[in-house]
Amino acid sequence: LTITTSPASIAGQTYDFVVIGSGPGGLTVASRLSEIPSLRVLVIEAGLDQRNNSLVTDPGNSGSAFLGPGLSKLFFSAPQNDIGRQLFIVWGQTLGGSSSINGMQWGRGAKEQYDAWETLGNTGWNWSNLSSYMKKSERFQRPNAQQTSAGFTFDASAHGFSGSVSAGEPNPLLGTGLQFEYQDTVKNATRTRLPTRIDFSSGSVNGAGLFQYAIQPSPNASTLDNRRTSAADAYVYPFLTTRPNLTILTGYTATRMTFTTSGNSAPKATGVEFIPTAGGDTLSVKVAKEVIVAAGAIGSAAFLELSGIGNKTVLQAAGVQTVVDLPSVGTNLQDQFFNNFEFEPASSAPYIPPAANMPPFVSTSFLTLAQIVGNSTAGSLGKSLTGSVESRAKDAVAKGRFSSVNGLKKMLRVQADLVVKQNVPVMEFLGGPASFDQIPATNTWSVTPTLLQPSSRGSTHITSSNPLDPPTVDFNLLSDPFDVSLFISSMRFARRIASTPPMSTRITPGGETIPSLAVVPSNATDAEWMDYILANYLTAAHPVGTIPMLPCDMGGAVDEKLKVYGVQNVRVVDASIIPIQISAHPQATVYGIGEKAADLIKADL
Ligand SMILES: Cc1cc2nc3c(=O)[nH]c(=O)nc-3n(C[C@H](O)[C@H](O)[C@H](O)COP(=O)(O)OP(=O)(O)OC[C@H]3O[C@@H](n4cnc5c(N)ncnc54)[C@H](O)[C@@H]3O)c2cc1C
Repeated sequence: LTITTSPASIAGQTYDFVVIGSGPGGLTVASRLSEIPSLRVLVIEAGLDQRNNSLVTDPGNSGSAFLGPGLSKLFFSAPQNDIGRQLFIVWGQTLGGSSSINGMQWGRGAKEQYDAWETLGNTGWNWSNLSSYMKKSERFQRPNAQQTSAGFTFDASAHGFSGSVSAGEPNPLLGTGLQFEYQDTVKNATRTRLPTRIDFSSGSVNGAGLFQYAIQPSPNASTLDNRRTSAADAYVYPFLTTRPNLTILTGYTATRMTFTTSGNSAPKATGVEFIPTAGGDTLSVKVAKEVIVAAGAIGSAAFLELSGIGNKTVLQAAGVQTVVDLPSVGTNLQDQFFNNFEFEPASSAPYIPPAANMPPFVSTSFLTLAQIVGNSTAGSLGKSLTGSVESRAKDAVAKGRFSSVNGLKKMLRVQADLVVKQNVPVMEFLGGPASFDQIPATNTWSVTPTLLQPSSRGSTHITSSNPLDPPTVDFNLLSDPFDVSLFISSMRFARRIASTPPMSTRITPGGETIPSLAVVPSNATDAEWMDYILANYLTAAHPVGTIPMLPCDMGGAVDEKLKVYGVQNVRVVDASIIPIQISAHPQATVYGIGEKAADLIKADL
């Protein structure tokens, strides 16, 4: 295996597979394809190999994404929500992609949500099948004696133990007593029989439990040598002295594919062009079999558009010649978003300072609509969610946020069923005796409501043919009335959590520091809450859906083999293909998509 910043021996060569981007999608599929010695595989990654950078390796730095130039790509969205606010857009621009800088949270969505992908027309994409691939990617670390005595439980049937991505809990596991208190608090606040200590990889995610992490636990608790597991740790570094057929070029940005067309057959990708990420001359390689686009949900849509695959009006405006008019590319964008509450600890509350090489001490909980708003409001909200599918679909398509009214109607109906009939969790309430974002580290208790499965749809498109110009990203979150009602109710519910025992006994009465009762009083109206939310919410940096896997006549951009419609030999293997958002942090799912894609490609060889 070669990892190099020098294109000298690469430019002009022919590779069977050229993979664009080295996140969980790209590296999983590249590594699995390179198991076949006769295949020559090239990965082109815009960022650099940062394997010795403690901002990557140290789990204590897992909130550092925003601090590290050279580690992440950072720019601003289009002005949002009619108030002109621009949101951060961030992804890991380094070997391993966002898995090298993310929060490391490890878990899967609700079973029913993956089954819904199949209901949408993607044969073979269901919980049973995809969870087997998610397990294949996983090397779950069984708890040691200290972790067991700290209360770490897990569902063995939910995990894989011999895969590539090491996952589990840090060693030692600290602060669990207070975290279990947080879980009990959420249970008390919902007034339901909410399960606690649940395993968020099990497909049954309604409940509260400890965060699990993509982590390599310290071999010896006294050294506190916990390390992040990135996609590079899992799928590249173990093969440094083997796999001569796998080459990774870092520091270069792929700018477009070139195609040939013969007769009536669909265009065929024959080459990939790339430039130094810092700017410079264009180089190219030839492609013998396929291009695999894995540049993340924003980067992959931009790369397809730069290559002439996308909505021809968008392409024309950007000065790019159309190869395939595929209008859904860059639409259907669904991120998750959150707002943070912080509380001053009571003087009697124990404080566990963040330790080096330790992720933050937080627990999480995933709640259904009824658990947050109560049965009767859930009934009326659910009714209007289901009843407004057609008008919402028409409105979003008219505004360019999807390409097919019928396709979006089906997606929104499926999403409404998941919320109303199947009771999948709609919100995450992360919290406990630490802030999720521990920089700067302070003694604080937090509750962070996060909307998991937006009904709102956004879009992302290139605006010029210059590959170094960032695309426009219009998240368009909180445009759907259901998302607005749900999020406002969830902000009120976060306060309810904080005023419920046992957490209420751990914080100073009236000690809410963010947003604070002075800024949002306890009797705030919906409009007052909304003003605060719009000025303060942040995206979770979990974008999906921009190159949706759906039947073509429903507005899909890739088929169930992840092949881009209208061209012969281009697949997309990353978070872009997820048609509807899941109730989870996405990386474990993207690793599963990479594993499944590798098998689909091998079967086609
Ligand atoms: C700050 C942050 C925190 C997160 N926290 C969590 C978490 O705790 N748990 C979780 O499950 N998920 C988390 N995520 C999300 C998760 O990391 C992503 O969903 C996942 O990494 C997506 O994988 P991917 O392969 O689709 O894309 P990415 O991981 O984004 O990888 C895409 C790669 O492509 C490269 N690239 C882009 N364009 C080009 C180009 N033109 N040429 C060459 N290379 C290119 C990028 O540099 C990048 O390396 C977080 C993400 C961020 C940004």
